[in-house]
Amino acid sequence: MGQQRGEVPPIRGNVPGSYAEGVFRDRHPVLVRQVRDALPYSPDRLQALDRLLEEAIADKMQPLDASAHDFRTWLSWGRPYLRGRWTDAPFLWAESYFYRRLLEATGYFDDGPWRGVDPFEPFKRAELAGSVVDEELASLDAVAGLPGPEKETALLLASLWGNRADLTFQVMGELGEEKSADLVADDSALLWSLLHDRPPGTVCFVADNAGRELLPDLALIDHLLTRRLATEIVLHVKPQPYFVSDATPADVLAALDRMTAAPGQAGKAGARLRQALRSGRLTLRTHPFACAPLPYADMPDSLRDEFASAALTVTKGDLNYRRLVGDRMWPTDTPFSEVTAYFPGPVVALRTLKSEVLVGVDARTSAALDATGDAWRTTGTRALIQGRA
Ligand SMILES: O=P(O)(O)OC[C@@]1(O)O[C@H](CO)[C@@H](O)[C@@H]1O
Repeated sequence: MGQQRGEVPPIRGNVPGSYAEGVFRDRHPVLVRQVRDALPYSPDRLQALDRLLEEAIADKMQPLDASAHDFRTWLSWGRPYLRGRWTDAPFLWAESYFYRRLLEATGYFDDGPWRGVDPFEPFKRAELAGSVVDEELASLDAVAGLPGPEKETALLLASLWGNRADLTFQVMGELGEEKSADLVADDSALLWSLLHDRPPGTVCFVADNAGRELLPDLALIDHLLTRRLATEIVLHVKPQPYFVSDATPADVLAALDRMTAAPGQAGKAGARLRQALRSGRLTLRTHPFACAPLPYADMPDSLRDEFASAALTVTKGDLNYRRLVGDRMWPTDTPFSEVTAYFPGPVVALRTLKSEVLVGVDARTSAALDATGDAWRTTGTRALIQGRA
């Protein structure tokens, strides 16, 4: 057995020059200002957002208000970190707490006019309405005409690279247009073998972002259902707004509306998916643990049982990858199977690299990529498909 989880330190933002440091120092203040400006919040909400902005800039965390419904839960999760520096807490924990505090500042859980108002909805709506989406949906017409294996590759890569459409990145204008087609790891053969070479069962699809990532995810899901590669698909989305663009049930409905209204194959796929929701072949799931500041290794039995009963679990995106492998300073050649040995069923991660954690890549490959001088681990220009049967 390799290094135990406890021996490998968690990634924190208190390493000068680290990606995590930049998230707290640069990204979060920008994000609070963008949220503040995106909706006509009342003076009390604006003052709360300004206080959060001051906290972010001062790198000093405050606890949730004692009246918060989940005050004790967050106290149990974060007693050692609260009132400390954002950058001294584990990156995964602190970033998740930041988004919980952002919802507190906007009044998302409070009685009053802002209850349930997604602070990121203006960003999500703008992305979904964009003409780029028209083009991406139209591309399904070409995909539909491809031979089986090529079609599956096209659908899988569209879902994988859809993860680059991440509003936390676009906030900083960090996404370039040109994307490398190189994967640093490619277990796609394992994914298709798990789907084609075994009797169909339930597939848990743990979604990430709404909009331009969710649309290709839904196209892939439609394919799995249409080809009967899954008897049922459980689409896990977030119970509340999270990490700017993480998908909620409302975002799934908005994406389905966008698909169904489109001409050609996209419209047909949208109609099939709506019918699949009605028939129960496609189910939305919003487990509370989806927004917990913890790795999946700490998941509750209720979620563990769901993944254990699935023929395959697919996780999308960088944050889910961090939670799946543990957001730690792993040597990159740490085997994916080793750090996911706790996971109770076959699992495949589809991820564009947008933070520093990485496993399952041999030292020579990562050294060669480091030698390029590119920030290949954190700019979304590289991706991976990593799985374990
Ligand atoms: O899970 P996603 O959407 O692929 O990526 C989310 C994410 O990359 O955005 C943060 C930066 O704000 C990262 O720390 C985090 O992992």
